[in-house]
Amino acid sequence: MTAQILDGKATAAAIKSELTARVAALKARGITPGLGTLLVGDDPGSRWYVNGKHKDCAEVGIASIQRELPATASQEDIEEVVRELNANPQCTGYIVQLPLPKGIDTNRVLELMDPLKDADGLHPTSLGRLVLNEPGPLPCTPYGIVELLRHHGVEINGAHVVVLGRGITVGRSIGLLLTRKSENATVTLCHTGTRDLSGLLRQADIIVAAAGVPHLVKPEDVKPGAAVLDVGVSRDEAGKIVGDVHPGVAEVAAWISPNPGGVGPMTRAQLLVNVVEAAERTGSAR
Ligand SMILES: Nc1nc2c(c(=O)[nH]1)N[C@@H](CN(C=O)c1ccc(C(=O)N[C@@H](CCC(=O)O)C(=O)O)cc1)CN2
Repeated sequence: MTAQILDGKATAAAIKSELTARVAALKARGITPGLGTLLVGDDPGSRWYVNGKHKDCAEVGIASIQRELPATASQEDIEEVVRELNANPQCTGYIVQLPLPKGIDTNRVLELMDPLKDADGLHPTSLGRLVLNEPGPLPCTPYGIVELLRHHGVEINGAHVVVLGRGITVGRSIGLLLTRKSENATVTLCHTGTRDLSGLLRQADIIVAAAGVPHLVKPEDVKPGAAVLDVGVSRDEAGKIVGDVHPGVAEVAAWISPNPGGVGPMTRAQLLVNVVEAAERTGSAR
């Protein structure tokens, strides 16, 4: 292995340590940030992610509000909890864990959320603010990727970033972040309809692989010296994570994010950043 590691665990720990001081400062002003979560169904992965979010909150001093519904919950059941969280003064920001069960209109649920309490940056208002370059919560995984690269001194300015996947939590929004003047990258978004994927990947200074296809990015697809971020979470028969990036890529790339231990912990840390920033914005408006 020749690539250097983009260490998400250590970077997330540094972010959390800084947030602990900011939460203490908010509390001294009488503001207690509180993260709400809504988990629908019994997917073990989603439950693990939600539990992790509350563990992180406890670590930095953010209060937790946990709501759960069975997999059989109706659209109306879910919307009722969303309305409750919108009205709950203890909940300063919240997330609806995705994906929601089949048959649920996810967009309608996201649209019903109070945009001032959107901790995930996935509300249409938050995404619109990102397009308009106005302050607001940023989608956690894209935000985490940018911070992970910055933390390790990987040049984003002027880089050609090739993104694999057009899902709501990563692919569709990361280009909006990376093409802001402050990041100044050029972004190519690839998906299952893209022709000559290998040719495009070989042009990339930075690859963000979020397609959910095991080992899709092979060593021969990567330009020597590139940075490669693996967001894919598939599982083998033993339940072990298999990312979108072939292990051999570590011999070609200059930087690689481990999986686990790369982008995942950064997603969690940036959620906390969104919660704290929202509480700080509310506090300064008082
Ligand atoms: N409402 C949301 N739903 C989902 C999001 C999101 O940002 N908002 N992203 C993913 C899941 N996710 C957070 O919710 C998430 C994924 C992975 C990790 C993580 O830390 N992973 C570990 C490995 C864990 C394992 O072994 O399974 C790692 O990479 O080290 C945290 C959060 C979809 N849904």
